[in-house]
Amino acid sequence: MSDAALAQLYDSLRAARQSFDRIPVIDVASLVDGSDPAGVAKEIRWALSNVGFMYVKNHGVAAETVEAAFAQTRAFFDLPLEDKMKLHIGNSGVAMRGYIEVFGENTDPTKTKDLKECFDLGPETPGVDVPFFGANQWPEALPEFRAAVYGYHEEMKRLAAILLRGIAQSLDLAPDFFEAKMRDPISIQRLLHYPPQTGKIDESVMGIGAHTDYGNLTILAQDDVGGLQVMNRDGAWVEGPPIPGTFVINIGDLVQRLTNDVYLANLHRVVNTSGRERYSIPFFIDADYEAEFAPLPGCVSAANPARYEAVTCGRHKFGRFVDSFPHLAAQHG
Ligand SMILES: O=C(O)CCC(=O)C(=O)O
Ligand SMILES: [Fe+2]
Repeated sequence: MSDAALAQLYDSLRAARQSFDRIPVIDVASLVDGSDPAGVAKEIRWALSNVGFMYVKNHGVAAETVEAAFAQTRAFFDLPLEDKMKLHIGNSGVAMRGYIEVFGENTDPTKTKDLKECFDLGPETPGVDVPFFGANQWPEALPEFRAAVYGYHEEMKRLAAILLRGIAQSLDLAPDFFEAKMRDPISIQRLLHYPPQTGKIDESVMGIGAHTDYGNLTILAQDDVGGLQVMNRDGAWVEGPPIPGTFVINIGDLVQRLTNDVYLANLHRVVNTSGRERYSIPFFIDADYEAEFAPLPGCVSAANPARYEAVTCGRHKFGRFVDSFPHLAAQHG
């Protein structure tokens, strides 16, 4: 497509934006097996320009891989607090790997304290002192943790590469548009535990406060408890209930910037009023630290001038982390 034709397509996607009352479910089998990537790309285009979120099914990740990661996630958060605190993220400098206690990271820091505990890991790059790279911290008490959780991270990287090809195609870009920015990409494998909340619930404390994700793409596995909510165009919170065998996919700020708001990094939050412990496993994948994200020429037109300056992936993302983590704000704020 020519730039002019692309600009027309993108302007029409913006103009046709609809509100939504559910998150679409997309069968990605023919993107995964390569039989009809264009058909899947079309569905992705609707989802990401209107909702910013989609479930994917028939994604090719084995149920056992997901179950093994959940089993280790539960076992980890069941460890005594003292043992978890020995692996605190504060030990790892700018690599930002390890445990974060309840209220230790707040995604909407001006409003909400997050009633969640986390464990973060990422690519094993010991000795590298660039934000988001370095060594992981592993719990000694759980001999199977590392293989299950790191294996899950590797599997998510594989799925993310497939989904990013589909997203590139949905924007009529070369299928390897994102891959070209991902020689050594930032990725974070997070494990989450949300204790249930009782009594009156307001924005001062909830599982995770309203936020957009910071990078390119998030692949979320959730257990059967529920509590994820996504904001629609009318400002109402729409539930993202658990659907067995699916992942919830959403895009982050960098793709919204890249597309000059054609695709949306939507606000979402978690409120766990189920009375049960909730566990979820989000995987975040971005691009190389120095990869630049500026609005695509095709996404800028007379009707829609550029809304964003160019940013590099790593600096944008690190800035958002400094805002959310008290231990980083003290050193880098
Ligand atoms: O746990 C969830 O369902 C969502 C988590 C989330 O939004 C995040 O970690 O960015
Ligand atoms: Fe999120």
